[in-house]
Amino acid sequence: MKFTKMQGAGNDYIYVDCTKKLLKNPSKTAIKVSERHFGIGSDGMILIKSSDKADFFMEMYNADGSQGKMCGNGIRCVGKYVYDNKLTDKTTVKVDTLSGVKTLELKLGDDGKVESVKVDMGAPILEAEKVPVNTAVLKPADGETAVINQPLVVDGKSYNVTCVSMGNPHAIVYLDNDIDIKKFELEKIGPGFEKHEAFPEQVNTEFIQVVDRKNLNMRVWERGSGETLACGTGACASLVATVLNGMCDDEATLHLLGGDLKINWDRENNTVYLEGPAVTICTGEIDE
Ligand SMILES: N[C@H](CCC[C@H](N)C(=O)O)C(=O)O
Repeated sequence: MKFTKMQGAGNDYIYVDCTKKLLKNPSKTAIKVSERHFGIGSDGMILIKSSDKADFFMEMYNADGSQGKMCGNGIRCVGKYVYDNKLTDKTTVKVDTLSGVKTLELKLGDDGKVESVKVDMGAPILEAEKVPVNTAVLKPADGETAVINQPLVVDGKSYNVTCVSMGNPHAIVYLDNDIDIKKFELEKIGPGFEKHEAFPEQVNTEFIQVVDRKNLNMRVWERGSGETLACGTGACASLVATVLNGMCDDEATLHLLGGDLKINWDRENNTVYLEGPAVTICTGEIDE
């Protein structure tokens, strides 16, 4: 199986062109290739497939073999892959996903290859039941339909969470500014959120520090992959959550361990834009 390893703000995936040939067992292959010591090493695997609804279809798997419905860093790299490998000559590319068709604007570097991509990520989903949240466990405030800054006990400690879907579920938690976010023991807290009974489909959890109204620091524990250096859908969900909590403007830069992502929530059209890098690391072959 030929593959290309790529990363978007340090969120790395193994990309496979499946426009001509499908994989036999993609979930099993995703686990194998994601292994950092016995495989290639990645946060998961992304298949690029043909589509009758858009230019391409993106099928995404986390490192544990579970299928994700949308991947913001991954879809930017899909845009780079299809252009740089001449599967398309368009610089506006539509990619279908399990969370609908997304439109990509490809931005070329001096070498004529894709350097960064702006993605129309669509509307945020706020209604608790659609995130989804188990409202018997974690309910919106009286009169609200969204979970905004509500208490949730995780491993015996209470956190205020805000829940947003960008086609996949996110819980956003705010850290005090006196905490060094880089030293925050995410590996001890993330799993408790990921598999919490409040989230029937599990959840991606973002920990946010508000620097000012245009800059947010973020770390993330992803459903199915653990800590990643960046999460595109998570950055979008975090911007939306922070606006809803009155703590940032509609456009801000999310600073992650793997790099920066620019997010804009166009309130008039109720659509979120994600802009960030897309980088090819290497190509190779591996037994499926
Ligand atoms: N772990 C996520 C999928 C990958 C999302 C993330 N890597 C991104 O860039 O959006 C999920 O299971 O919903």
